[in-house]
Amino acid sequence: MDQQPPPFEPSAAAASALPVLRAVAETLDSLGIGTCVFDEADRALVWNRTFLKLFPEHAAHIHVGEPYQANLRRFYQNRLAAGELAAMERYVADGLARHRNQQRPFAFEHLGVRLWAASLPLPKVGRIRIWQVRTPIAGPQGAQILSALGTTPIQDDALFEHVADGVMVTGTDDRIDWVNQSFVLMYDLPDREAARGQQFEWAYRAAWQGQITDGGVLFEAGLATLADSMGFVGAPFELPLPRDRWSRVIAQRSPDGKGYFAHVDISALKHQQRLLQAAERRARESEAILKEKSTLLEATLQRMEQGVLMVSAERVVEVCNRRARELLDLPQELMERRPTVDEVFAYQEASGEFAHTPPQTLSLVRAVDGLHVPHGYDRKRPNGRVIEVRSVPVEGGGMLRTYTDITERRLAEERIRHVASHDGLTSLVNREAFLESLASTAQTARSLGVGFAVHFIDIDRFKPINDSFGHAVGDKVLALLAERMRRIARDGDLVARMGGDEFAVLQYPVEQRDRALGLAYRLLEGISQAMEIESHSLQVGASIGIALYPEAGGDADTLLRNADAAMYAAKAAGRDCVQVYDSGTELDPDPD
Ligand SMILES: Nc1nc2c(ncn2[C@@H]2O[C@H](COP(=O)(O)OP(=O)(O)OP(=O)(O)O)[C@@H](O)[C@H]2O)c(=O)[nH]1
Repeated sequence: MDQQPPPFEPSAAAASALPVLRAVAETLDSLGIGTCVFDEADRALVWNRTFLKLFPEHAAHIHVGEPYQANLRRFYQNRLAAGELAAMERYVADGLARHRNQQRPFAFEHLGVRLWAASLPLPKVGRIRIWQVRTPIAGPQGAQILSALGTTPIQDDALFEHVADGVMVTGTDDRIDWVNQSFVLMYDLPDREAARGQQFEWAYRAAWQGQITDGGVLFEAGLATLADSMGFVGAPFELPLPRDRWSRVIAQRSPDGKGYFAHVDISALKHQQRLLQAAERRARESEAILKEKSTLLEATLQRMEQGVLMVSAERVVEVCNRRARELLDLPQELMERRPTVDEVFAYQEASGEFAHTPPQTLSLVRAVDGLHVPHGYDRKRPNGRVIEVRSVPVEGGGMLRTYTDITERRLAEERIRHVASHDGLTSLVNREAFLESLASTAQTARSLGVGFAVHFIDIDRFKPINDSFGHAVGDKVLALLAERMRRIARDGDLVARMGGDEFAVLQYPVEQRDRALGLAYRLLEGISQAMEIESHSLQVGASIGIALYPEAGGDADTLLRNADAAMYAAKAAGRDCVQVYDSGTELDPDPD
């Protein structure tokens, strides 16, 4: 360190920092970085050799405690032209103010060398200033300083050579003066010499030489961009290159008319942009599809023949289509304000919706956890229509409920059941249905301890009617006889056609045997009445066998078999009479 004897005592804090500051100054020296530390009163404390090499005017002058103003005066003494020297004190005052407030690094030129300077406050000490050579400027003084620093001047070209981007320098005639190796690679040039003296368009064309694969669309687009953009200095433009590469060209012109062009490889960026665009397009498409689907769904929901109700996990009715409102007579105002399922239920209860719903079904519908359990039931509405209600829980909570009007289906089912259990000619129940009723009646009678009677009726002398007047007349006779028997039997009695000209009556209850005989004779009498069919005056008779429960049997088959046997006994006894099973005697036609 080249120090003058100190005329002053540094502050205690500055004094204690001195060893560290000297070490720092020494260290920076070894990196070729000049430094000078000032105390809080802007007096020189520590500096290094590089500082003196960069600012040789201070050598042999600067000393510890020297005010920064003295330093500045020497600096300006060398820099200012003779005419400017009068304003030197102003420069010094400005310089001092800057020194105290500088926060950011700045560049300036001194003795032919471009320097980077930084000035930072040192708490409790003062301020440190450091300088580093930036770009050397040719000139004898600069060369001297650089040689004193032991630094070799760096050539502009060599600097650019290490840049990954392509660099192109053009002359005032817009022709290429110099390009770096990255430029040569980017545009597939044979070497950098080939580019010298050419216009950039030549390099661009060279890049595409023998590489056009898409009919030249990209190449032509690139040429057009080039023609448009080369005139605008500073506006970056993008050029497509073969093999899916792209370069972004950024131009800068110096006042002397030279052009400096950076060619940045943006292929990866473009690739990412394309992926992003494709993803955006796909997202837009799926959004459109989703929208279309939900519109379709909405339209379908509204047009459906089935009522649909969707309830959220929070028990709010989120969806109630038009058909559901119609089927259940739900007011639109109620459903539009997104009621809870409980509010809807309360409305329905108040309006008598569940008047025909069995209590156990209703309690299931009402159950709080009704949303979590799949269930279904058929609801007969106050207006007589039958609605099939089906509920299924949906994932994530809530429930989907459908309402189907099954009134017609129910009627059809009933018709089918009727056809299956009734005789088409007489509309009486058929043999199978009669046997079923007989079996259940036997069961009921057993549990209640009551009696009943089975009458088996075979028409006498029916065949000759068929033979003489034809089947159609025979049919009409059978239908008329059935009608007569139905009228004679009481409402609770069941009259059946067992097949051919055989009929049966289930008489329930029968407390006394005479009640059974009474009905049998009334039937016999009714059957025997003359009839007028298609202008024919006809008459038949009947043989009737009676089986009494429980005497003649405890089950349907036995009772029917025994009634049949009694009927045969009546037939054998000469027809037109009644036989009670096991009685063995013909009964008085008029017991009363
Ligand atoms: N028209 C018509 N005839 C039937 C039908 N089913 C059976 N028959 C006829 O009814 C007759 C029954 O025979 P029977 O009971 O032996 O005839 P019947 O003359 O009554 O004889 P008896 O009982 O001994 O007096 C047969 O001729 C059958 O063809 C039907 O649905 N319509």
